[in-house]
Amino acid sequence: MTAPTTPVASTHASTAASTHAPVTLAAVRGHGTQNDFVLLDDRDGRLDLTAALVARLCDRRAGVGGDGVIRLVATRHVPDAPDATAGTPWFMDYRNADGSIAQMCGNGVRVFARFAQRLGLWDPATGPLAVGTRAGVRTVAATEPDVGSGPWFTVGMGSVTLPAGPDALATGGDAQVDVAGLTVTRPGLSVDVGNPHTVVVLAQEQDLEAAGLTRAPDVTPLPPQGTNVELVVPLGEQVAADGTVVGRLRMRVHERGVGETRSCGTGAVAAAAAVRAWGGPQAPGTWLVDVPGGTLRVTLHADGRADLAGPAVLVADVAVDVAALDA
Ligand SMILES: N[C@@H](CCC[C@H](N)C(=O)O)C(=O)O
Repeated sequence: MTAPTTPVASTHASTAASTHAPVTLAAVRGHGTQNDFVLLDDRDGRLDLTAALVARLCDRRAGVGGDGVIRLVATRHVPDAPDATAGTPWFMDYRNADGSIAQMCGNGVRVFARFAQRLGLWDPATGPLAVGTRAGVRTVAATEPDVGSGPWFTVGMGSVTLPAGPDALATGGDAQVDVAGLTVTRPGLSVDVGNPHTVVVLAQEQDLEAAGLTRAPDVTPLPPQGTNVELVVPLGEQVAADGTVVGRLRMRVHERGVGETRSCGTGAVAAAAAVRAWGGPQAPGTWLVDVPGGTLRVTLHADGRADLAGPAVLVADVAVDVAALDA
């Protein structure tokens, strides 16, 4: 990891109460299966993180570049933190690249844990890290050693809800989705993973490749808060080394507030839950989800909870010239 070459003003200097903007803002770049983030250490809650600042930080040509910003902040400094998170010291304040707030980020929360580890706020040897999010508390554990893409972390993602129920499964979904490049309108299934998703199953990989995700798919009816759209192709089942049957999916995603990204952790969970629901009781509980940026593993439990496993990597320290961003 590259050390900053210029003196870095801590985010602590960037107080809402301060009359002087900092010269620089210390940031870290990280990613989980190439879903990439700008991470900010604002543990004292002094940073005035406006939507405009988020959008400028995430700009890939004039900023640092990322699919979103993750602010690490003490939960007591987050006015809209859900009550359930009150007992968790650290909160992941997640923002999409357009500056909008999202409830949860499955890739981001692993990268958040790696960031907390690096800051000395979490030692994986002591047990899982409980992270406050706007979707509630999520737990992150370091579970697998480096197998080529860095160590893997497993997130307890909480409950996954298919609000549409069995009727929608029978008809293929509770929404209609039009995707550029695909000639036919497809059914989509709404899945709540703390944030909203609409999952569309495609029969063949050619359809996945033909889909145009430079603009958001048209979802009807569109949920009031918008939705993330996952296009998935089931690839069948395989037997893992321990003898268990594991399903495999290929997925592309258009994220609310961002556009097409190379991975989405909550989206992978939504996709696995939808495909399993369509597949019925015989469908596997564990799914490998191939995304353009790598592979994630989703485990669906009988009680409706899910676990998400994958890598989390920190790649750079950045001293952000805030005045230059504004320019
Ligand atoms: N990429 C994230 C999801 C980020 C939030 C999403 N765009 C939303 O608005 O809900 C993930 O890995 O889950």
